[in-house]
Amino acid sequence: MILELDCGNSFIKWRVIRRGLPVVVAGGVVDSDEKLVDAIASIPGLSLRHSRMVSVRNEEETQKLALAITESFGLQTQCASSARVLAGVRNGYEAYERLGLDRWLALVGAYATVGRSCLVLDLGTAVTSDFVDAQGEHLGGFICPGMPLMRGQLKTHTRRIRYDDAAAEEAHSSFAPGRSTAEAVERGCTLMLRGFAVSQLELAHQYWGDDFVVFVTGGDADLVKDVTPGAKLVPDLVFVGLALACPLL
Ligand SMILES: Nc1ncnc2c1ncn2[C@@H]1O[C@H](COP(=O)(O)OP(=O)(O)OP(=O)(O)O)[C@@H](O)[C@H]1O
Ligand SMILES: CC(C)(CO)[C@@H](O)C(=O)NCCC(=O)O
Ligand SMILES: [K+]
Repeated sequence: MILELDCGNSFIKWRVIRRGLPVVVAGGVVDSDEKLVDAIASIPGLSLRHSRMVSVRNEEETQKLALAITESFGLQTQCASSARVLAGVRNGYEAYERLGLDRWLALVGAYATVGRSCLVLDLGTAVTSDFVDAQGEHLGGFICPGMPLMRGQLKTHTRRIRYDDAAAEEAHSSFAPGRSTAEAVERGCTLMLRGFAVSQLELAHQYWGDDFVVFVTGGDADLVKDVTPGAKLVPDLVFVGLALACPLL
């Protein structure tokens, strides 16, 4: 079995797959190295043989997590690294090593899946979009704040924007103008994300007409699903790219 880790800015997504089979044996989302180790250790019957990881954290934090995996499970973790070209895709950044590895693996995974022009939207702590054409040229993309950052900035820089998680969740029942702070902020920020998604679709139409595939991933993918009809909702897109970046030796 293979342990796969996607170490984002706020959360660590993990899963265990069977070698050679597209079968997910276990998986989850945690917010610390310790909870990751506990979560994996609590699953009975795992026989981990390999470990691979993509991380957008700094080198020190990434190595600390790899060390925790070695100490707890006796596994060396293969870490994805930047590349100019992978699986038929050419990185569009001038300084290719600066492109976030989560973006890189998601767009490589998307293109490898369909072999056609792709728009990849990833809605996490940050929201990103990336454009890959039918020849596998990455044209670049955009980065903007995601829901957690938009909410956080409003709370940090105002005195009176305060509400609890329960109110936040209830606010998502409609897009009517908010009649409470929670509704006003949650719906306002969601509408910003949806507007961004629509603008990305428009750009893709300008480039490629109707001949492209939209992939949506990340913890907040659901917030844009009804403005991206026909999009492929692929929560584990980064892992598709990770398998290409870190094939088993
Ligand atoms: N099971 C879950 N656990 C944690 N967050 C979740 C979950 N489901 C949805 N979310 C939402 O997903 C968002 C975080 O997205 P995601 O986990 O893709 O990104 P991240 O790891 O924080 O950051 P990055 O963008 O660097 O990957 C949060 O807004 C959170 O509300
Ligand atoms: C944009 C994020 C934070 C999204 O997770 C990540 O891909 C990242 O840290 N990227 C580095 C900057 C860049 O991609 O240009
Ligand atoms: K991500």
